[in-house]
Amino acid sequence: DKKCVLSGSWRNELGSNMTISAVNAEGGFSGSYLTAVTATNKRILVSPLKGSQNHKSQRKQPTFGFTVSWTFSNSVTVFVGQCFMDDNGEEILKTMWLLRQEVRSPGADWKATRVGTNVFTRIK
Ligand SMILES: O=C(CCCC[C@@H]1SC[C@@H]2NC(=O)N[C@@H]21)NCCc1cc([N+](=O)[O-])ccc1O
Repeated sequence: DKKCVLSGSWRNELGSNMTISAVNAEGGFSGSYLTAVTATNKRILVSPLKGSQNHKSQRKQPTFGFTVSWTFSNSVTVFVGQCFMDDNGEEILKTMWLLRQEVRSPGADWKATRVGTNVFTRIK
């Protein structure tokens, strides 16, 4: 039955949008991410993403990971998740993320990482 494919455009429950390129033979992909929210007072800009998924040919609902290197703030987010087909045959990406912000010293390292979840649905 139908496979869940990562390439294309996705939106999450925060209103962020991401576009993922074609997935290459090794499962590698790249794309861009436009977050709807930020923890800084900086102006939000499109940011690049790079990731990989389990070998695309073998998997119907592949697991994946990708990193967004934020162009407008000294921080990075890694997302991990899985691409599912939901009950009405729609694709959904269930993810968890870690957001690491730059801090000034090792003493501040304890407060530098946030964690959360995001669910993405395909933008038709
Ligand atoms: O905001 C960002 C980048 C955008 C993150 C968007 C997240 S990624 C997970 C979730 N999903 C999604 O779509 N959007 C959100 N970095 C700020 C980190 C930071 C905070 C502080 N501070 O709080 O003081 C100071 C300096 C800093 O660099």
